[in-house]
Amino acid sequence: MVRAKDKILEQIKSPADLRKMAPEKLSEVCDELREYIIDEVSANPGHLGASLGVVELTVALHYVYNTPYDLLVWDVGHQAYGHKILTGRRENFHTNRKLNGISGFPKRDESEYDTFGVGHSSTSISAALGMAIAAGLKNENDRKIVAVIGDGAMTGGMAFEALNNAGASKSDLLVILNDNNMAIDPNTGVIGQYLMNISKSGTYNKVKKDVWEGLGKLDGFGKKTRKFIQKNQHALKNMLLTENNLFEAFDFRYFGPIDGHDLEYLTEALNDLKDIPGPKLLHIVTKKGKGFSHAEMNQTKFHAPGLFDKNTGEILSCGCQVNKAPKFQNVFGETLVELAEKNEKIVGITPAMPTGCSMNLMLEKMPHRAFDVGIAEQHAVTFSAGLATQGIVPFCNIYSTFMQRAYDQLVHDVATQNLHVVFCLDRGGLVGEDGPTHHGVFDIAYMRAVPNMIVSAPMDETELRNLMYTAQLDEINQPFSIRYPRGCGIKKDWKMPFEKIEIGKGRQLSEGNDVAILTIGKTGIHAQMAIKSLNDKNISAAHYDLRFVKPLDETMLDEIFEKYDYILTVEDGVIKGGFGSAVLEFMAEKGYSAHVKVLGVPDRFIEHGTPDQLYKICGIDEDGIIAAVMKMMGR
Ligand SMILES: Cc1ncc(C[n+]2csc(CCOP(=O)(O)OP(=O)(O)O)c2C)c(N)n1
Ligand SMILES: CC(=O)[C@@H](O)[C@H](O)COP(=O)(O)O
Ligand SMILES: [Mg+2]
Repeated sequence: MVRAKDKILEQIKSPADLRKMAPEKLSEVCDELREYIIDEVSANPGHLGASLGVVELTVALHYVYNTPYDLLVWDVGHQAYGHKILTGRRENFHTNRKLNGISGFPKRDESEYDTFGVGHSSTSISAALGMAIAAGLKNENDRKIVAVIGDGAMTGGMAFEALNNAGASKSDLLVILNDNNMAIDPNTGVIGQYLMNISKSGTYNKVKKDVWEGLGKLDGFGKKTRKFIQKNQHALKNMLLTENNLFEAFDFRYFGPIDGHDLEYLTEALNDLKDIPGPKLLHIVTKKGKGFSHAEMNQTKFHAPGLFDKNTGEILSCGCQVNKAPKFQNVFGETLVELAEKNEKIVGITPAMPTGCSMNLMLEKMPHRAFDVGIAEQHAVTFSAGLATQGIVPFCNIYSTFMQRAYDQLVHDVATQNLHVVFCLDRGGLVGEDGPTHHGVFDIAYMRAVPNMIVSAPMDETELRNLMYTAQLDEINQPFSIRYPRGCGIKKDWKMPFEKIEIGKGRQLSEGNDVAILTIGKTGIHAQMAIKSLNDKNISAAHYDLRFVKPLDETMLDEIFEKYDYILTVEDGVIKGGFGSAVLEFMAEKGYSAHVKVLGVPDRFIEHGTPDQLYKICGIDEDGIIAAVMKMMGR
């Protein structure tokens, strides 16, 4: 899109153009960049607040560093819109997150400036350290490596594993800690408080001033003096500090905190830091949503607001809410509170997604029984395991894709000890515009591989509610997983009295003679639509919603294999090892023969697009089911 108001942005086809500009021009670049992001994201939804908060940092980094030779690694990548716009993707930015458009996250095959593919948090320091070590091995000693990580991502254990390794390695690496005191929701735990304390500490600020002023004067010194001061800077800091610095303890040189919106200071600091060897951390303080008052005031909502009116800040609700069907996450959130009111053993755990999964409802109502543990999926699972050993019933809600982080904890800490933890996997299936890093398509396969685990997926809101009710009953004494999709369901009247669901019991939703369609989860809705159309084509299809992938309803499957020659399975998860595989294994074990077709997510990564577009690509929408049945039956 060419816009008259992008006078300066127009001239920046790549960071090399930016670097030709006079320093005085940079604040204009920031203004235009900010406006561009707001304009575009208001019309084409995506992540907003994080990118607005790092506009100055983004400009300063590409100005000071020789990208793409120097390597910038963004953590999570939801803050990289400015980076994309400055690195040759401005004209394509209107395709952000759309099918065949650019990705909402840095992606290696999209641009040479995207050094590392991201989406999940807390990976940047590890990846950057790998790059720094590689640069050393390849004798590229002039290459600079910078990781940008948020205060939220810093709560992830992996970031600390990386600091530990990087400090010891003495590699030349700069970590920029972008501290806005927010994750999606307010950041939790002591790290946020610690960073706040440093920012306010008089001692630190004095040290900072002394060190920066010392460095500022270095230009005037000869090389020897410069080296001496740099070498002794660490000692100088230690001498002045009356308190320990966490990052210094990891053998990083700590600089900051500095105002991350002060462009001049930021560029100066980055330039200075280029000359300082070894692992170093620059702590910058920014405001999430900077420059758009609505986003500054309501940082959680404007993390990824959906469509909004850029003039009034009004967030326009999604279509399904207009139709009054609830989001699955809200069914979870409301039901959890209802159950917890009845069963005092229930607690809720979320790793930094209270608003995303609607556990904020329980956090508000029962703050002592709901825990936001930070971006710490592994900890969330083992913490739940610990609670379960003491007779507490934890509802541990983790997005399907982020649960991948905690697989060993699931196996080793929960399942081997057969602990009664209820896993609620939100965003199961194809999530849409966030793309391959976020699709929750592996959980059916990875959950069913784990002994002791009950694996279930509701087709609609009432089923979710009843599965949650069933999962917390005293008679359950093993781990229980319930996965459900992103977005809205179909039932306005979902809040029915609780009903227990028999474990491993499927349900037949429609009768038919020619073919049996077996579904799990939301794909049952697609099947119901397909069955109506198949009827019009004189194909009579029965529909079975299995509800459980493990244990499978073997009685129901016996009946199905005895009655039907044509059987179709449908799931919104990977076909390798998922629900269809379970049905095929059953068939082989029992010695049945039938034409079985497995529909699901094929064995490749599915890109971003709307969920409906992606269902079509995978052949698991209404049309895909119809086509598969017709083909199977030779019609
Ligand atoms: C492993 C993992 N868990 C959860 C998320 C969801 N998530 C995306 S951004 C975010 C908050 C990140 O906070 P921070 O790093 O401080 O960045 P900010 O948005 O404040 O710029 C969370 C929890 C994720 N991307 N990856
Ligand atoms: C970047 C990230 O991981 C989150 O912001 C994620 O995009 C949230 O997804 P939902 O919009 O489904 O909550
Ligand atoms: Mg933050």
